Amino acid sequence: MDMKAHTQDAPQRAVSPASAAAAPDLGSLRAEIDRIDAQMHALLIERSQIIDRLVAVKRAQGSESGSAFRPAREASMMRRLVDRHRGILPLDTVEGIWRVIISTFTYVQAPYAVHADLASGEAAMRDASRFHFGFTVPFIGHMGASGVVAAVARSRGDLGLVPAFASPSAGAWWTALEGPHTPKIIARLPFVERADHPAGLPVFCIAHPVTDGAVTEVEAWSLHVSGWNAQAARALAPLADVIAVPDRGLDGAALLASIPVGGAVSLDTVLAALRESGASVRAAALVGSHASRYTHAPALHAPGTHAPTA
Ligand SMILES: C=C(O[C@@H]1C=C(C(=O)O)C=C[C@H]1O)C(=O)O
Repeated sequence: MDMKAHTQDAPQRAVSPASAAAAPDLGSLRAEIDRIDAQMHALLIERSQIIDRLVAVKRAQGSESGSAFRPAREASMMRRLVDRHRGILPLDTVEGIWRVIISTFTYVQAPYAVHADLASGEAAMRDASRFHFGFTVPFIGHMGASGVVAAVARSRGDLGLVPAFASPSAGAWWTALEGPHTPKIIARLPFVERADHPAGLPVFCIAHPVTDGAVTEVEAWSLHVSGWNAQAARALAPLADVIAVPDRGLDGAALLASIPVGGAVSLDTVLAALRESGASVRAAALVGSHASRYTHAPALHAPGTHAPTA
């Protein structure tokens, strides 16, 4: 290397002999990065050994069900991850890395596929599925939510993704979750919500009910309502997240109401509000539950970092 030319091109800066001696060169910084990468890889290998032991314990306890997905555990892991994140690596990246780690380790415990309803937009649904479940877990698209529910019902441990918003093409898909021996809503994704989430399509995750590790912070109720009207819709809006679609007969509606457990609003509050608005509820069935929605407020001072706590 021509040191003389290098010295001439370099910006003029006063460098004290002490700091020049302490400044690491690129080679040693890259050696640090290689050391950290090898450690991270070794830790992932160590993680897989723990998962092997966990599978053996679950087998011995008989606590394996169709799917190894444990929504309560995953929701709490994702919240803790987001809360402790620091530094210049964007939160989106950290969240995406851990979604792939967790969902792939779930897959190696018990293989499953993700069935997704593409009818309200393929790109966003594919992004959501790949972000939350990675590329190793097989992805199967369906044109309509009922195909997703049917595929999950037929499977041993597959997951289904259905839009968590009113979608004219989806219809009242949740009515297929009523009754025993049917799949149920077990999660709402993303686990960590924010306005600029890169794969933020709100989706319900459905599966055969998990026998352990279910989370019941928010209950999802399927309501069959007659006399559905604008006043009833307005009365419910401040009380609960509701998806409503017309149901058999012009004045009927099928509702999917998400009601936080132990909060100010109960199912009875919702039913009373419907009655007061001139609507009547013909049937109510619990069709699943999920973790409370958790919103991350982005820090204002730098992307991917958190405001320091006082
Ligand atoms: C490891 C488990 O199984 C699954 C995989 C997880 C993981 O890799 O961290 C977490 C929750 C489960 O969805 C578990 O049940 O704890």
